[in-house]
Amino acid sequence: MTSRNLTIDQTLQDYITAHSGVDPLVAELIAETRAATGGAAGMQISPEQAVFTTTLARLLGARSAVEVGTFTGMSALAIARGLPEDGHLLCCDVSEEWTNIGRKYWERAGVADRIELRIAPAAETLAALPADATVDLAFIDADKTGYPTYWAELVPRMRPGGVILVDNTLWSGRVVDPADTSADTVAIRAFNELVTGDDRVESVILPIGDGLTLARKK
Ligand SMILES: C[S@@+](CC[C@H](N)C(=O)[O-])C[C@H]1O[C@@H](n2cnc3c(N)ncnc32)[C@H](O)[C@@H]1O
Repeated sequence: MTSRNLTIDQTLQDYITAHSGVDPLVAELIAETRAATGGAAGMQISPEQAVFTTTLARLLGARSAVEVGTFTGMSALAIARGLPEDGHLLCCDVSEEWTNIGRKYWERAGVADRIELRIAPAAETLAALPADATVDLAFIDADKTGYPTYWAELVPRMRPGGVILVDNTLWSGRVVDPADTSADTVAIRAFNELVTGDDRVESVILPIGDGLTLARKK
């Protein structure tokens, strides 16, 4: 198949970010994350992924959301901003230190009361959720080898028409490098096959950020 996607160099990337409605609070969170976490800051979703996620939450009319992998709170901020005042976002992470950075920004954005953070392995938190299919929007962005478990817990809990977003599904392009057999790359490849073969959803990999899978529950 002929490619109809652009190769995004840094200049074009900067242009995209500059034209994607990224606000100063997000820019501040990015700067604080870089200062406080160093190289780990690369784990943050991209600013335009954040804007996309907020918009998607609004388009879905989402009231109930679940996030797996919160880090310093950027994707949680994006989801919560797309929820109504009485909406609820359950965030799963294992780091108090990193998520404490995010809490300040959730407060400043006026969305902290929509966010419930559970510090525990996400597999445990998800398994303990009610089994009913009521989640409107989910976001998976934690340890890559855990993705199949998070998927298995979340798909049955999504309402029909609900959407699961999954970050890093292109893994800097390493998914198509046969020489890369690292555990994370192998896990992402297997996860992408799992999603493609799952008849409960319709899905697409969007080449935004590090690759963002959008899967809609049928
Ligand atoms: C890629 S970062 C998430 C980035 C975040 N979505 C953002 O927008 O900044 C991955 C996060 O997953 C968390 N994590 C790793 N293993 C986990 C597990 N088993 N359960 C819950 N969280 C986990 C890490 O502590 C880290 O904060």
